[in-house]
Amino acid sequence: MTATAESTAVPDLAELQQRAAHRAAERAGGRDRLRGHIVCDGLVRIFKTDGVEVVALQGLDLVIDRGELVAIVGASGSGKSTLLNILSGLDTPTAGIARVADYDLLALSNRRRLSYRRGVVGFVWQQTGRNLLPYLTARENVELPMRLAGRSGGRRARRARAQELLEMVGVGYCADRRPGQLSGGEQQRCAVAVAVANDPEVLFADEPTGELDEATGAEVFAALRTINAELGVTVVVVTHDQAVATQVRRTVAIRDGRTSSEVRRTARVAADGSTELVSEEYAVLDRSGRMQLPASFVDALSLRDRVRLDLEPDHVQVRPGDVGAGTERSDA
Ligand SMILES: Nc1ncnc2c1ncn2[C@@H]1O[C@H](COP(=O)(O)OP(=O)(O)OP(=O)(O)O)[C@@H](O)[C@H]1O
Repeated sequence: MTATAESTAVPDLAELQQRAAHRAAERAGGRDRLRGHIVCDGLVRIFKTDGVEVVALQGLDLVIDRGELVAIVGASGSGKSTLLNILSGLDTPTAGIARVADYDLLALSNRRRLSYRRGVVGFVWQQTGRNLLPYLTARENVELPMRLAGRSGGRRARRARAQELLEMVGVGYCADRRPGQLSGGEQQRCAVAVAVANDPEVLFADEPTGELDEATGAEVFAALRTINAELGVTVVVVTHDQAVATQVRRTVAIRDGRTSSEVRRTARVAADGSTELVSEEYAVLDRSGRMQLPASFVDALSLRDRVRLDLEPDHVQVRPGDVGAGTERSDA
């Protein structure tokens, strides 16, 4: 290329910015990747107490599409509550992108935060006492948020909707009972109805089955699946319980403040024509190409400090760094 051709080809700043944005979007997996209903990108939350910094979220990436039902699982201290507090508008991240339904959670004015918390998101908490008022019946509990929001249609319409929602989550028969007269599972299903009374776009549930046995917990998940399917609400369940993967189509695991792996369950038609659900586990690759190897892989090959990587036509090999080629290896 000649000097003249070079000088005429120099792009202006706007074009450079456009190209950079295009490349960043491509690196992130295409423009649509940052267009989810819930988007976290390089999300960081640092807590400072007595001069000590704790990095609770260290560049977490997560995209959840509108209408998905996703479980986020992680051990104690992995950053689940920190993430949920940010997504529910209770806490503000230190850096990165956190967006829900086009609300930028890093730059919310107090007024927008209030409208976000009142109108865009609904919550189900682990402690049943936090979800329901003890002196109201189940139906009155569901009617209350509608009354507070000044939902139009009058008392009769609110009552009918409350009954309909309770039926939808399978506890219509509890409508006239107070929380004290309900089992833990029934209370949590009522809590789901309360949380969606004002048509939120997203429902967050924090360990909603934490105080329940397995069978009752499964009923609460069934209620969440029904709400997700019938009302199209995006549902995000946060839990430490790995077994939850059997209850949802997509499970995202968090480790050390980052998304580390995902399990997706898909329906497949077996050889005999029956439909079976198949679980597949994926490691999550962040925008910079970083990923976490599953702890079991690291243990199995005693991987430490550094590993050897080799690019093959259709996969990447990961081998212990201290041995030569041809020894036992794991493929990533
Ligand atoms: N307000 C805070 N001040 C200081 N450190 C905090 C604060 N909140 C959380 N942390 C720290 O951040 C990290 C992540 O905590 P977080 O509560 O999000 O984890 P978690 O996965 O929800 O755990 P658990 O299941 O036990 O609730 C932990 O190391 C925790 O000690």
